[in-house]
Amino acid sequence: MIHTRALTKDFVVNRRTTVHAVRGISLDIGPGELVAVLGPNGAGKTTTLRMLTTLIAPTSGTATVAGHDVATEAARVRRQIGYVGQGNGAGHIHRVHDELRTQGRIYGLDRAAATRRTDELLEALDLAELRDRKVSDLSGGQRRRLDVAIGLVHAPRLLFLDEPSTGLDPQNRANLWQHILRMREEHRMTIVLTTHYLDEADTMAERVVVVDHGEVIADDTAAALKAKLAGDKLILTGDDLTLLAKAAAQLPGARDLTETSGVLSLRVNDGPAALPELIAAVPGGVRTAEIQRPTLDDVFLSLTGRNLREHS
Ligand SMILES: Nc1ncnc2c1ncn2[C@@H]1O[C@H](COP(=O)(O)OP(=O)(O)OP(=O)(O)O)[C@@H](O)[C@H]1O
Repeated sequence: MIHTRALTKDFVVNRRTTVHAVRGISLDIGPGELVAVLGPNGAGKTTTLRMLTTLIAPTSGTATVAGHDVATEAARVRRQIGYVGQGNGAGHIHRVHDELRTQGRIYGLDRAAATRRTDELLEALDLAELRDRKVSDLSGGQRRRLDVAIGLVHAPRLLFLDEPSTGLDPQNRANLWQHILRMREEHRMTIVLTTHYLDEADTMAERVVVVDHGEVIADDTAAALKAKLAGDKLILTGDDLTLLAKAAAQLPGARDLTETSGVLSLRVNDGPAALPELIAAVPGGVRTAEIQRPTLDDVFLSLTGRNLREHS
């Protein structure tokens, strides 16, 4: 569905400054995948999406989206995709149903089809009761649902969502996701989204592409990334920490061993398997034990040495 090879984007700011926003991204995304592109501010997520949606031209490299080249067949690409950008694309003074119908007409639907599609989407995204409201009067969550409806008006096979839930409270985020997942199932859509909500990437996406400084630095399922790159954290106390540390260091994948104020902590590949092994190695040596499962932030930290903080 999406194939990019060495895709780059440079922004020439002035004669002396060029921003290398995307530095050679190669990605393959298959039909039906739900992929989250995760990365800190300025990592190049939006720029990548804007290239894939033909809003800006790549500086070098190639990208085909839904079988068409973004540089030479932009119109064909656009016909196949939906794009929900970061801002609100929807106009302010229009009524909700007018806005959707107008967007449908822009995408080439005839009057009857645009009306039918509008009704379907209003129903599907829980906006039917708001059909006569002005767009400017909608709440943040309702507005974001309308944005998604607009992205879906021409029934695209591929949907790009740029930070779909930024600024929404947890309840509205959950609600928006419920709608997105249902639409995905009904239409077998491929979805590519950017987010800096770690938990969102973790729980919603089947695949996480981590981008930093314009490059892909990891690409796998959240579970595999966490197991491979972060590991579980063991936090232990015992009467003889030196002895405990020695035994703990022998556990599979033991690393980052630290001892502070009577507490030993380390990372291992598999906490639930390692703990009984440690207890057997030092009988009576473990007084308390806690296993912390890793987050995608731990993955990012292990890859870059920096934290990927959540923006809320
Ligand atoms: N039109 C532009 N002109 C100059 N620099 C730009 C332009 N658009 C983006 N950039 C720069 O390119 C880099 C990547 O920006 P981009 O918006 O793709 O990041 P992002 O990962 O989407 O960040 P965020 O999470 O904050 O949205 C940043 O340094 C940004 O300042």
